[in-house]
Amino acid sequence: MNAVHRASQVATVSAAPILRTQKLTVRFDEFPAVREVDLSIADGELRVIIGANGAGKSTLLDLLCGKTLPSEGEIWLRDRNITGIGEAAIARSGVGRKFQTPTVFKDMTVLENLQVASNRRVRVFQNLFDRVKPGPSDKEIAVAERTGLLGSMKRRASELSHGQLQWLELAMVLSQDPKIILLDEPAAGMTAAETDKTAELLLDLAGGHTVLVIEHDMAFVRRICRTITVMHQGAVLAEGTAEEIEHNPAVIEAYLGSATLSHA
Ligand SMILES: Nc1ncnc2c1ncn2[C@@H]1O[C@H](COP(=O)(O)OP(=O)(O)OP(=O)(O)O)[C@@H](O)[C@H]1O
Repeated sequence: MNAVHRASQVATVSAAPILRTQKLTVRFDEFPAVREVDLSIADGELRVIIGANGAGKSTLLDLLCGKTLPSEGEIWLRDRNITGIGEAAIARSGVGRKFQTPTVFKDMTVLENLQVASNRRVRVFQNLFDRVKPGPSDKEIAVAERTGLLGSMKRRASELSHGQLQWLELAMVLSQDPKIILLDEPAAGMTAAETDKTAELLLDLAGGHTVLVIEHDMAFVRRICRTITVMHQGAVLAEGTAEEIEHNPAVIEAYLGSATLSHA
């Protein structure tokens, strides 16, 4: 089944929002990078956020994962107000973030990286100096299988392709059992084949997880999601299907001169 078919068949999305923001705002020296954003993401949804450079997309994800504190507004995870509780507490609440640049340990194997991510860190560091190293747990095998890395468990991260490195980082996020996964341009710099696999992977994750993705590539966006949120100058400009967004006059106006939407 191809990704397009599967995008229209993600039926496990429930109506209740798992993540909500109310008038979420952050100012840097009076400059509003994110302005009064009201977001409502359903449990199991795969939502994509698009917008021109500087629209506030990354800053919004920084706010959601607690890396940046809001100046105003609130963030709710189901019925819990998580505004200002801190990055570690938000991560413990089930929000996982993958950045655009992978932060894997290049000298470690895929398995060792997964073990570091899944809180077997102390044992792993200890075992790096021992002859006998721990084998993969069932969970590590499952995560590696899901991300296409099962055959590469013993390879050093430095030997992986760009796409595999991105999947390894995603696998490391998955090892922490997040309810919500925040992804910054997951297919950036990938080959066409790697991009296809990433689209399949995100569609596979949605439903079981809630996935929020920043993406520039509209062809990729069309394949993976039903609802797109468009940001412009820190605020939400529009929300809707790819078709609705591409015909929205305000969106067309905001993108005028930008190749991103029209040429994708
Ligand atoms: N720590 C900061 N201090 C001051 N200004 C910031 C800071 N972080 C972001 N900004 C500004 O906020 C605005 C939004 O930036 P942000 O990185 O969120 O945009 P973006 O939509 O993710 O853009 P891109 O697609 O280029 O990554 C930009 O004008 C940026 O310069």
